[in-house]
Amino acid sequence: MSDILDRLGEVLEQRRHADPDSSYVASLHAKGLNKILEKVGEEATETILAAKDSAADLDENHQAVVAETADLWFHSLVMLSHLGIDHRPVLEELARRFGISGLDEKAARTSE
Ligand SMILES: N=c1c2ncn([C@@H]3O[C@H](COP(=O)(O)OP(=O)(O)OP(=O)(O)O)[C@@H](O)[C@H]3O)c2ncn1[C@@H]1O[C@H](COP(=O)(O)O)[C@@H](O)[C@H]1O
Repeated sequence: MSDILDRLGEVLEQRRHADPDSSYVASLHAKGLNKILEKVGEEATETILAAKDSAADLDENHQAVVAETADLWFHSLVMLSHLGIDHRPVLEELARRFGISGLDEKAARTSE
């Protein structure tokens, strides 16, 4: 499953110069960065609302929050692609942080 990001990354790269009439991703690129950022914001809001429903047991199977998080991640990948940024540095950044306590990292930052 983890290679889906790499496979999706390849498709997104191809879509940067594809026909907007035949590709949703290409249509986002054609509309520009502001439209892509609007979608990221919209999907973030929808994720928050779905998470609230899940927490209130209104969505027992968490289907909506899973689907909305996928929409948010997908549109974030389109944003990176539009800026010419590969998704792999993001994965590398998460790998670099792996095992470093957020509390320790914050304490090191504030003592600088
Ligand atoms: N993973 C996704 C994916 N997730 C969500 N979406 C689309 O994202 C859109 C967002 O949903 P909304 O309800 O907000 O959309 P909407 O109301 O139609 O959009 P707006 O009019 O508000 O812009 C929907 O059209 C979804 O189909 C995706 N579209 C594409 N992909 C992947 O990207 C690949 C390339 O897609 P195309 O560029 O369309 O070929 C696909 O093969 C998939 O792997």
